[in-house]
Amino acid sequence: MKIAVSGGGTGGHIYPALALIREIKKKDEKVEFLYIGTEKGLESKLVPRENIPFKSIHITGFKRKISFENVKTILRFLKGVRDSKKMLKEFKPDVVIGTGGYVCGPVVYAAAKMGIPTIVHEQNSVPGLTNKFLSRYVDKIAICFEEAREFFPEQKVVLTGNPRASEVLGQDGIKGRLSAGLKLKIPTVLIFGGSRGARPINEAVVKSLTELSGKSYQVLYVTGDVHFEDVQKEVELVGNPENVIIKPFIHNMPEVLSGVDLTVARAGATTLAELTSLGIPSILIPSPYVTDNHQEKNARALSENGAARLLHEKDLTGPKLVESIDHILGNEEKLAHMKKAAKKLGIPDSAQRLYRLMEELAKK
Ligand SMILES: CC(=O)N[C@H]1[C@@H](OP(=O)(O)OP(=O)(O)OC[C@H]2O[C@@H](n3ccc(=O)[nH]c3=O)[C@H](O)[C@@H]2O)O[C@H](CO)[C@@H](O)[C@@H]1O
Repeated sequence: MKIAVSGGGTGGHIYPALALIREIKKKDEKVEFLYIGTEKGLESKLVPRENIPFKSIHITGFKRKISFENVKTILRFLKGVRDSKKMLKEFKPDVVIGTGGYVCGPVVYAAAKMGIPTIVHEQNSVPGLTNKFLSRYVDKIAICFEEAREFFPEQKVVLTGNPRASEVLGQDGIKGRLSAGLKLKIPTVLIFGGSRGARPINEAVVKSLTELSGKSYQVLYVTGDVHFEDVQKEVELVGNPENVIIKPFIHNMPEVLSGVDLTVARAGATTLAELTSLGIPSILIPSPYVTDNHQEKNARALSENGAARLLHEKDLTGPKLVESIDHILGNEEKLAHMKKAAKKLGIPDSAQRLYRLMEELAKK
């Protein structure tokens, strides 16, 4: 079988695609892949590193208000469709899957117009512009939250979950802790703001460093690559407590996540799939800057089921952050309850579900 994959921009759209590819490779090493992304997106770095053939098209996202830029975007879209058609004609895939981000638009649209079976994977509880547009043309729409169903034609929707949920399972949490320089025997909190880090979370953490020192737990705090230097400068002024380890980015997140007791994070859909699959309690600070406030809706799917505590960015301060962590870690019963509730929401066989769907479509 030959599979073309497209998805990009941020980690939340790329990691599910990579997890799916890895899972399929494990099952059948004869399957061939072509990944179509953009040069600008994180995918141009992450995909070739995995030895997956990578080709790029040039495309930008639509602005949500009337703007001349959108005329240019339409022209780029049409060129993207033409370029994608060429790539697909040459590669001859049996199925094409888009995992989100605007690069999928022209690729999946071109495939559907060529009569190739197509799937889009929607990670969020509220779909983005590209997937809403593509939903008219594709054969199947794989969703991760039941809440997303109502936005798409019912007969096309299949609940598969996010392939990262499968990938994070069965990892060695001890190895994860050691690789990050963490101690083995004390409770551990991981703080990170999505694949690129989040300035408001960084500001709150820096303000809470003094209070965090001397706590009976340790903290692994991931700033995001682009924020690391700025955070370092501020940390130098207040001092870095012994029980707080600061990193710019974590490359072995599945292992590291397997070794933590509580997570403080944004509410990106892929992060949430990982947390629920592993049954990790969380404090979620949804980004208010995303389309249709989808992160808050993602977060509510967890908080309303007891798997997470919601903390709005407008209420986020250093003391509030520490108080929220203490509140959960200081109550073993609560922690155990949240763990169970998180695990109940996970879809651990998600990669397998998605692959099955692709095989069925390819056969047709
Ligand atoms: C600002 C924005 O538009 N964010 C969107 C983006 O988030 P973003 O790209 O931040 O994606 P997610 O939070 O969903 O996933 C982040 C991924 O990066 C990994 N990771 C993160 C930090 C790190 O140091 N190492 C690492 O490997 C996480 O384990 C996870 O696999 O895509 C998500 C999935 O569609 C959306 O729900 C988010 O709203």
